[in-house]
Amino acid sequence: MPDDSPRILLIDSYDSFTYNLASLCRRAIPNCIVHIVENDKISVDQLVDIIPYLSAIVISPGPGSPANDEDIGVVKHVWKLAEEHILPIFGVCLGLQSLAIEFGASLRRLNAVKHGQISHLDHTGQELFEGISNIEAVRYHSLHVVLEDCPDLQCLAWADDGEENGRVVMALKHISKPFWAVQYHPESVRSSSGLEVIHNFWRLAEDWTISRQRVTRPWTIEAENIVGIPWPGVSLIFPEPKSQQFITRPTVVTRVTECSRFPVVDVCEAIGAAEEDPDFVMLESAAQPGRFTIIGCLHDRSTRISYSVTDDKVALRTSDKTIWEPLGSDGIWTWLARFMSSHRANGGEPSIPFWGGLVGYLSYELGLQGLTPNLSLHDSQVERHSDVNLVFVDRSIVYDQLEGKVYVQSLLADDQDWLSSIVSTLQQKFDRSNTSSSLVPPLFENATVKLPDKETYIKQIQQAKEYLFAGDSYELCLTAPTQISIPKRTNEDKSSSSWDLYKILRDRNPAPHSAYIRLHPSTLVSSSPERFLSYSRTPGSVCQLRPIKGTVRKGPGISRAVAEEALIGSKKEVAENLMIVDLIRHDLHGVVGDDVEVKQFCGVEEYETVWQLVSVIEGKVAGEMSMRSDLDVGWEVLQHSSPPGSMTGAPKKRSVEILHSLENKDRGVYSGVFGYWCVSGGGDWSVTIRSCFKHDEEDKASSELPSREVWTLGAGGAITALSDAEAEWEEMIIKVESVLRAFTDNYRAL
Ligand SMILES: C=C(O[C@@H]1C=C(C(=O)O)C=C[C@H]1O)C(=O)O
Ligand SMILES: NC(=O)CC[C@H](N)C(=O)O
Repeated sequence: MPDDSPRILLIDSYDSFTYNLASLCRRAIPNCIVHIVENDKISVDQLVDIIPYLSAIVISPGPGSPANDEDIGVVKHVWKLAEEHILPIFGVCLGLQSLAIEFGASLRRLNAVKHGQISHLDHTGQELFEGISNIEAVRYHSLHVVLEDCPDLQCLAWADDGEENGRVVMALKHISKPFWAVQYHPESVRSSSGLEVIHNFWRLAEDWTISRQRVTRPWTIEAENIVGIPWPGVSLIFPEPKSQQFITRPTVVTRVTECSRFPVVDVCEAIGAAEEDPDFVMLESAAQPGRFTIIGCLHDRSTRISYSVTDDKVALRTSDKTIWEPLGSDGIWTWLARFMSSHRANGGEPSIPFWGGLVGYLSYELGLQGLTPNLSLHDSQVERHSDVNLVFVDRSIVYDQLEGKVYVQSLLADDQDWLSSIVSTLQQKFDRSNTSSSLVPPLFENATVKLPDKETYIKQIQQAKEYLFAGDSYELCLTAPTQISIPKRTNEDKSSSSWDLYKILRDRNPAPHSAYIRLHPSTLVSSSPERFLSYSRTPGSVCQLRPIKGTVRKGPGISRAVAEEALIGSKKEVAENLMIVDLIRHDLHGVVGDDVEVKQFCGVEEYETVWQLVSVIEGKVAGEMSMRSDLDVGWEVLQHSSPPGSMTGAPKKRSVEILHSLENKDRGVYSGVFGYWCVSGGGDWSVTIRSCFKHDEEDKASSELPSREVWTLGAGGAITALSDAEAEWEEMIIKVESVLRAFTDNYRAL
């Protein structure tokens, strides 16, 4: 970087769009270097110390109000810096509101809040808008400013909200100081001319700098100590443990067989799925657009890895022993990265994504731990179930339904006998069609269902909306647990009720991300439609996220065209989806840097019981870094994007805090992710929705229902300012029913 590269300080108010703004600045301002610092991590004195090194400051959007010191932090002081410290500043949304109120404008709530909605702007064609004709502006705000008796400020753009809000200020400038700001989000993927607006800001900033003959100081280590290294940084590297670098990696040995029909259930039962005792894992593509089905062939030496967020150690368990390893200061994510780095393997079939590796789930609270470490969990008093529950799969079967091929694989040395015996078992299963075990079991008798309390849920929706009206969040994914109890099998009966449940679920609600994960004491049965994150193997890993937002129940008369009208034609549904797309772009940018692209915006996809609105976002690390095979980009993205944005809302941090206080219960396995991380470096994780889970101990502990097993089925939906409480309750129930149909047809709510 040349020494005269402009340095920009981006002050972040804990928004979920900040990295989108940082990336836009990097593209709009030639050679610029962006440092990002949170608004409560730098004092006014430190700000004054750093200013001589900076060319400009950019103020991010954010939750809350600029009138609230805790929400705005140091930002409120930047507008009132002494004359000799002044420098060009560009504010976005909360940033505009802060500028406005510091110079006398009043701050009001919008009558009709605008979250993820697109407005056409009227503007002066000057300053920020020079050379730009039409602007489509994405808005995420509940508050707005009114310029009365504030002669220092001049309005540059408006949105005409008609009867809803009248004319709303969309951009302004200070008449004598180099301060400009916009109320809308130029960094949103659906805003037009974002680059040009920032470019114009930069032109204005440079003009002002020249007219003042302001010069910036060359960067120093002291300056870096205040605001840290520039973004994107190099936090990505998990170096391989030294001792491993020279060790030859194991080679995956694979046997390939063709088969036109793969009897998943029979194959699983042949390797132990039907008995309750042994652990068992399977990730099944039970519906389009899924392609691969992955079956773990576990054995006595398979290593189980579990960890709870209230612990400082990780458990490694095989059938005969458990070892506890202290995590020290590294934390579980780095520990797992090291584990995988020392289990890398070569030589698998390039055309299949899984050669062996970790399979299992990560809870919602594991994601919270990184995002809001100080949040005290609701269930922290009781002994927590594992937040990380994984098994290292070194023998596996992968079925590629597109190519009609089955791959039997082993990472173990000298494992030919096992490979041969499994191949011959499979051959027998392929030859015999329609065995009795592939019949779908009958539904459970006497299933009792405890739905969430409707009144409470409706009240929570109203409370959520109050936060949305106040500007604390733009969208909140509210959820609630349903509990189902079914008769427990006797001790003599070794058959697995959860496997029966899975067989019914895959028949009644087949899904691209179906899964059966029995890692005692916890079992997860899933029919998830939603991929969270997949990453191709290193080097050159590409990360793909596929958020779903927008749901329509299938039924008579609901053709694709009708569903499209109800989804793409709905301002509310598109707004919900857009918000998550922008949030996910931010999450991805935060790890990979600039190279993030929306590949599909709001596509309508068909599932067994619902139509869904789905977007696809991809990102990768650019340049030389991308060629490093020790760079676990996908794992970093998973860590920094958990819990999935479609399960939280935006801005993520404030939204999860609000949800935590509203829901009054930990989500546990629900709302987290399940999937795999392959020994080749690739991975695929789905969102744990349309799923249910149980913990063995709870059956034992439950004195009221000693002979019953209890399943928890979480469900919810995104609450926005436009939400109708009854409709949201209905949507949550539709999602509950998609899984409930595996237990019972006629549930009687308790
Ligand atoms: C919260 C759930 O689903 C999430 C919310 C959706 C929505 O609001 O439309 C859609 C898919 C999921 O991201 C759930 O299934 O429980
Ligand atoms: N996106 C934003 O910065 C929003 C600002 C403020 N919290 C509002 O809702 O109006």
